[in-house]
Amino acid sequence: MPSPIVSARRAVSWAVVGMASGTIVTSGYHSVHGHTRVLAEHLADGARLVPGARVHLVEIRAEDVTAGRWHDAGVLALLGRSDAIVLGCPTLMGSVSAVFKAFMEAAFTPFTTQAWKDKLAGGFTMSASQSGDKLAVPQQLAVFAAQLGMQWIGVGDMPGNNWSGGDRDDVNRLGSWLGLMSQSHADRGAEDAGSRGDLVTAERYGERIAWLTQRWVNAVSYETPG
Ligand SMILES: Cc1cc2nc3c(=O)[nH]c(=O)nc-3n(C[C@H](O)[C@H](O)[C@H](O)COP(=O)(O)O)c2cc1C
Repeated sequence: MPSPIVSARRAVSWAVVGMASGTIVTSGYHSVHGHTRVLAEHLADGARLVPGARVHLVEIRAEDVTAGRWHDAGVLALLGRSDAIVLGCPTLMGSVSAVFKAFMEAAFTPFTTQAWKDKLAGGFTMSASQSGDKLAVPQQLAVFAAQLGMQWIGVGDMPGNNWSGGDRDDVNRLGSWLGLMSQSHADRGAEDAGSRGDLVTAERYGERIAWLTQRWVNAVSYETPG
């Protein structure tokens, strides 16, 4: 439950957003076995809490990669119309997944034209190990966003599960700020993706990105709740 202070702040912001035009927040994600998809869905749910935000979730699909090249004109057009782009994929061999890398390389055209310049950006990843070298993924995504001229948004939550009373269900239990990190047990299906805390962190990150997009595009007053 949000604190009364947060609720009050939201009520004020809602009034302002009512006068502002909408924003488009799109998350493009790749998932092999569905765990990353669950994270993406919770992130989108959080973004949808923000009035005026039209939220799209698009899957970057292996079927759209031919001879190492990804192409989906519809997805690229949607990203071109978006105010914020949130990028996500599983950590595979300590890196972004191959399919997602093919998608990133397909952004060479908006790179050359800088058509995505000053959109907002964020990123997330899922892996099996607690670390699993997954920091490499938000680093790769943030560099990608920088090359495209986008402005990167990190996670705004303090770390959880870093003290004797900590718990797997804590918010930001993996203590990641560059991007959202989650972990799923390797022997469990997508129905057990992440932890409760990871999914809440995804919702909070999605909401933060959508609010900051309102602030960026419509000059709506917003501060991330503490
Ligand atoms: C080829 C391969 C490489 C992987 N590499 C890593 C890794 O480097 N670090 C890690 O923690 N997990 C690794 N994993 C585990 C996946 O990140 C994990 O299963 C994740 O939940 C998959 O997400 P998805 O269901 O969205 O595809 C790897 C899995 C596969 C199949």
